[in-house]
Amino acid sequence: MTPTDIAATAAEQAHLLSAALPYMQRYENKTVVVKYGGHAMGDAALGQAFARDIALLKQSGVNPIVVHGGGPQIGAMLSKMGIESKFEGGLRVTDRKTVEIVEMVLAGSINKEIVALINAEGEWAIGLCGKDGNMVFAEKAKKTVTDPDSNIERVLDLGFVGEPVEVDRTLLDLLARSEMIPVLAPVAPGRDGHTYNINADTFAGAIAGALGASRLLFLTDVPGVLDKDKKLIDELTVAEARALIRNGTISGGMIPKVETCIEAIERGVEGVVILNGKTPHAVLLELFTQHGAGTLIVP
Ligand SMILES: Nc1ncnc2c1ncn2[C@@H]1O[C@H](COP(=O)(O)OP(=O)(O)O)[C@@H](O)[C@H]1O
Ligand SMILES: CC(=O)N[C@@H](CCC(=O)OP(=O)(O)O)C(=O)O
Repeated sequence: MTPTDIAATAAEQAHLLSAALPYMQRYENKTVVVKYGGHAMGDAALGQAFARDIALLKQSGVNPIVVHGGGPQIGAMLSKMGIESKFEGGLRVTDRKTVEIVEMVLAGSINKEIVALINAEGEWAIGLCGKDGNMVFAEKAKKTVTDPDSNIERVLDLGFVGEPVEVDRTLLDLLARSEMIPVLAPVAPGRDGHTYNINADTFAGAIAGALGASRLLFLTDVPGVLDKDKKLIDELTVAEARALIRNGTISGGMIPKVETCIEAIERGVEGVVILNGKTPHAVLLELFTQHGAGTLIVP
């Protein structure tokens, strides 16, 4: 690079920084929960871009908390072991053997992979699940689904699928005051002694709600909530979102995601966004530029 090139690059960087500064100040000392979905975990370059964003948030004085999923990765491990994946209402039917594999994949390999990626960016990530520091306790999920054609409601028995019922923020508060970035796997114990598999969206919502987060971002593999014609919906009210679930426009894994958005807003989280994690640096683009992406859910 010639001195002129270096000067031009520096000028460009300074310009970018000054544009981002007001946004950075907005989130200083604020908690931002980022849910990193299994489908958003793409190739190595995308993973590195995600880790860089999280590191940059911490360096900018934000308190980032990562909650990750890993549905496709659990599915791959189950199929290696000859176990078929079965979902009801977007949630994995989880028997005793499955919950063992879920814990192994989520709190084991995926959690440590994300921790290593963030650490490689010069930060201090720490991988935890609901069991660590008594952070989250779960109860067996009590889910019902309504058939859109007949309107008949049915109770689901999903086995060891849990819903977070208690969140103790002691450990997360301690980490917020430290150099550490928490990376959380959605597995938690029950007071009944069982281990529960919790949908990562639900887990992220419970954490964001308990901490009164400023932002809750869901990184997935679609641009946001899509309408019947597969067009992106920029903004969705809680009532509109409920109607889209009822009429079947929102289905599968998007159901727990949108339900979590609704609950998080009702618990006082200021902004909830569903966006495409396959866009490199989606987190920074959403938080530090005026080009908000994805679907913003509003009250
Ligand atoms: N209305 C909708 N808009 C967008 N995606 C939808 C919609 N209904 C169902 N989906 C499905 O939800 C998926 C996202 O949920 P999920 O697979 O659980 O993602 P993640 O692993 O990121 O949590 C999308 O890939 C899409 O197939
Ligand atoms: C109960 C339930 O469905 N748990 C999920 C947990 C992982 C998850 O939610 O991962 P994604 O965010 O990648 O979908 C599962 O077993 O797949």
